[in-house]
Amino acid sequence: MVIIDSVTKKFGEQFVALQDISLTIDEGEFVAIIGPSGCGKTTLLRLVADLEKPTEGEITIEGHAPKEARRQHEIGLAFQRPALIDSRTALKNVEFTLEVAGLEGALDPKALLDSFGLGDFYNYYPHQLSGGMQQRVNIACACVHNPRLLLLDEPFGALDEMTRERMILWMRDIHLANPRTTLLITHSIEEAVLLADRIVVLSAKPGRISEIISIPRDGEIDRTSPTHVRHIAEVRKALHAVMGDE
Ligand SMILES: Nc1ncnc2c1ncn2[C@@H]1O[C@H](COP(=O)(O)OP(=O)(O)OP(=O)(O)O)[C@@H](O)[C@H]1O
Repeated sequence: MVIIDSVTKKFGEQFVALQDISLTIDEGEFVAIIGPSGCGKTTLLRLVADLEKPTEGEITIEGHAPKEARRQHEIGLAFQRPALIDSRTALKNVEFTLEVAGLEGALDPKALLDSFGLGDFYNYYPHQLSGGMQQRVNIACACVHNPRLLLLDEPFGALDEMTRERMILWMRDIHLANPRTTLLITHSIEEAVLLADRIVVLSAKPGRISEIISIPRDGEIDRTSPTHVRHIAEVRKALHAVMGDE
């Protein structure tokens, strides 16, 4: 469980990037954060990841401060741009992540790559992999130490539309197979609706929680179903509202 309790983040004396954010993410829950550019989405993720410190308020991950959670390998982090080493194969990249964490031998990178549909690509170098495959290896690097919390900052943002669609469905299957607590930053309404149990809509300047929309999971994905279309419309409306369009 992640508890974000009354968190405010200022940059300098004047600029309030996030104001009074309170959010609890349950064990195994998938939460997406969406909002206008500059509303503080990445800052929020960086606070949870211990890459920034809150100015006020507190964050705990499984009862630990982010720094301690990181030390205990409870956090996995993946950004839009895969952070892969070009001179290492897919497998060596994942193994290297374990090495850096001091966990080599403790977990099985091959089994993880297999479960990510990359069993035939262990020995491929990043440049030999498609963009979607590179991002899957990147997310494998984020997951290989079996963190309790996965933080994803626009992981599919740089992919073409068809690859992105496939990756969303892949991510959904991965999450259903192993429901890890996940916080996803995205600009895509559909990505949020297809993946998240709850969607947090942030307003900008300062970033505040404007609305939280629950998306009940009912099994099959059908983009033409009235329920799906209604959820898309609901999130779009919430976004327009924070952008001052209505
Ligand atoms: N280290 C920093 N120093 C000063 N200002 C910062 C810093 N990091 C972020 N900001 C500012 O805080 C605000 C929120 O930035 P952040 O990157 O979190 O927004 P975002 O919602 O993720 O944006 P985008 O959707 O465009 O990626 C922005 O105005 C940004 O310029």
